[in-house]
Order: sequence, then C-alpha cells, then structure tokens
Amino acid sequence: MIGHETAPTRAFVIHPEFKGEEARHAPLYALAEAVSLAHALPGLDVVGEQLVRIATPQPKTLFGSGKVEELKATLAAAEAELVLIDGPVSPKQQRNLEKAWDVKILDRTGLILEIFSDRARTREGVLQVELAALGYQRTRLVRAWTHLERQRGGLGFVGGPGETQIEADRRAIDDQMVRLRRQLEKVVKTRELHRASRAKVPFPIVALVGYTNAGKSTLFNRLTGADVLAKDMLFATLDPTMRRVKLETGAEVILSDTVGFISDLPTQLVAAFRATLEEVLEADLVLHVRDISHPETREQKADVEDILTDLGLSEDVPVLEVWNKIDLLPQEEEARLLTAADRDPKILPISAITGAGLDAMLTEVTRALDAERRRETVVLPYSDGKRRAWAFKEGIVQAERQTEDGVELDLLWTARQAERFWAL
Ligand SMILES: Nc1nc2c(ncn2[C@@H]2O[C@H](COP(=O)(O)OP(=O)(O)OP(=O)(O)O)[C@@H](O)[C@H]2O)c(=O)[nH]1
Ligand SMILES: [Mg+2]
Repeated sequence: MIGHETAPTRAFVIHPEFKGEEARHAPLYALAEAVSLAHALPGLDVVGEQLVRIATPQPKTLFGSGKVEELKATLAAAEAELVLIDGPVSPKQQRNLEKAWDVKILDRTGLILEIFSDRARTREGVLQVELAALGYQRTRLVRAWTHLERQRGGLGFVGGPGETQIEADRRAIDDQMVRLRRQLEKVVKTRELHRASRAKVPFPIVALVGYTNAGKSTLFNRLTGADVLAKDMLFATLDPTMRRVKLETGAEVILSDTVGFISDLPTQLVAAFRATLEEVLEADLVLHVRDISHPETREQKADVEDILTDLGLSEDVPVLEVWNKIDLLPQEEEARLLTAADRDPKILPISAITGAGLDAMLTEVTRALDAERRRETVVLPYSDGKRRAWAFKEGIVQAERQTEDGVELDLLWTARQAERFWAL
C-alpha cells in the first residue's frame, strides 16, 4: 500500500462530535486544532479533514455502519494511509476500522505522544515520553506503525519494536516501566541538585505557562535574547529553559519557558511530565500567556487553569494574565480589551512580536513580586554565616542587630525566599 519510504504519509483528520455531550470547544475549532496537531508531526501530509457526528458510539466501530461505509469511500478517494481520530478510540474499534478502511489509525493521545517523542531532546524528556508511551501501550497495546517510524528515523515509541510488542504481555511492559521510572528518578535527582544550587541564586523565578502556540517562547526570547524555537506549530517547546532577566529596577529574575498545554492532555503525559511541570509550581510568580486573538481564548484559558489545578498550583503563587497577540486584533476590539485590562492590574496586554505593552508588563511583574514580600524577624546563631550572607546578597535585609543569641535580622521577603533561606 505504501510506496516510497521518503514520501510523506497521507493523513486524514476526523473529529468525532458526540451528540448530547457538552464539549468545551466548538467542534469546528476542535477539528482545526486536530489538523494543527497533525501538521505538528513531521512526515504527515494532511489530505482531508472532516467533522463526524456520532449519535451513539458503537463499541465495535465507533461510527455506525453506514458512516463507516461512507467514510471508506471518502478515505479511498483521498488516498489516505493514516486516519487521525481526534478522540479516544478503543483497541477493538481501532482494529476493526483499520481493517474496514485499510488504513492505520491513531487517536488523539497517540498523536500527541508521537509529537512529544519527536520533540524530546533532553534525556529527561526522552524518558518521560517513553514512560508515557508505555503507559498508553499498556492499556491499548498499540499497533506497530513502522512506515512513519522508519521514515522519521525518530524515537518511534508508539508502536515500538513491532507486532511482537503487541503480543508482549503486560508484565514485560510493567518491568520496562519500572526500569524507566528508576532511570528517570536518577535524572530528576541530578536536576534537583541543579535546582538546589539555583535556589541559592538569589533571584525570584517567573514561570511562563499557557496553551500551546500562545507565544510563550516568543515572549521568552524577546525578554531574554535567547533563541528558543518559536514557531507556528503546536508543541514547539518541550524541554524547559531558564534564563536570567534584568528588570528596569535593576532587580533580576529567572524566567522559565516550558511545554504548552492543550485540552484533553493525555493523563499519561501529565503524569510523566510532572517533574518538569513542578518547576512551574515552585515559581514566585506565574505569567499565564494567552493568545487573546484566538477565537477560543476563553476555553483555552479554562483548560490551562484546569491543568494548573490538577498539578496542584498553590493559591499562594500569584498568577498574572498576559494577553498576547494584541497586534492581531481588529482596532475596536483591541481598544475594548485595553480598556478592560486597564481596570485590572492582573491583566497585561502585550504583543510579543511588536513589543507593545512589554514595559508596562515588566513594571507590573516587579510590582507583583514586591507585593509578595512580607516582613519577618529571624535570629541566626553567630555560626550561621551562610544564611546571613545569602540574605544580604538577596537584598532582603532591612536591619541587623547583634543580640546574645545571635544576629537578629529584619527581613522583607517572599514566601519562596523564606523557603530557600531555610533550605540553605
Ligand atoms: N502576531 C503575533 N504572533 C505572535 C505573537 N507572539 C507569538 N506569535 C506567533 O505565535 C506562534 C507561536 O509562538 P510560540 O512562541 O512558539 O508559542 P509557544 O507558546 O511557545 O508554543 P508551544 O511551545 O507550542 O507551547 C509563532 O508563529 C509566533 O510567531 C504576537 O504577539 N503577535
Ligand atoms: Mg514554546
């Protein structure tokens, strides 16, 4: 069926719309996003897309028999080799549909896993994706997808080493997962050591989070002069990056850019990436970057907030909303949003491309970090020169007194600084 190894795989995208189900995203936008996801995987050529309504999901074939026939003709006409079904597909449904249509099938989770495995560059990223893919395989025993695998020469976790893997019993997968988890723990531990040494660096951490393609990396590059891949492509960024930025007050912060979120992010991925995402939870300030020009910007915001809640972002960490891409708005719309943003100091309208609003944003970031600070007096034994030196370096000491018990310091600091101080 498949001719040249180097030719792109002809992919057809289907978004199933379940009748009576309250979906957060409008079906047409969901389909558009699924197509973007398909474009995000190298080696795919999207030859068609369709919204398919499903009144009652069929256990064997997902779609009703009439629909299966109708789609068979559509897919044949499009000469599709791969069908991406933007939703969950059971292994049985997958098998039956592959047979009926003579194509390979990938569901939403499988597709996102493939994209992540294509992006993973660091050892930690590779292990995390591999673990997530195995977790997915374990419940589904995904079929080999050798064509694309060979063509991309990539990591090809999904589908793994071939048909035999499908028959491999769960225990083998479990063993492998245990091994991976152990390796991952080691890598994470090394990183935690780095993190601990970074904690000694006396700068607050500001984390950029947001829906995929919101413009986090563009903003990050603009503020830090870094060169993180920023592209009109979903999940351009996978591995987290951190850089120092000097604010106009002279204060310095560490800015972090990380993987974007998406609706229905596979739970296996959230679990596997927990260690990476936990860096976000340790930030002194979170900037939620939104593509305010996107028609579903509200729904995307809700998705991001759901994921942050799932991760366990503490109420104590202040979150500011960065309304990005204002340059794309029609003028009256822009004026309306700017007025709304004016009334709320937690909303910062910007364009990471034109630079509009960036100065005001940084001023607000400085202010938010300052507002976080509280006064506290601590007594350190005279032997504790380390903490005293750190506090001075950090610039949080308001006054110092010598007492019988040691050095008494009046500090003005954030909760995170306090945590780092006591962890020294
Ligand atoms: N017009 C306009 N485009 C922007 C702006 N900011 C980012 N973009 C574009 O939006 C696309 C996505 O930008 P990225 O910075 O890669 O987005 P991201 O949030 O890092 O995405 P992921 O890494 O996939 O999560 C790119 O094509 C950018 O050029 C903006 O302010 N205005
Ligand atoms: Mg990015």
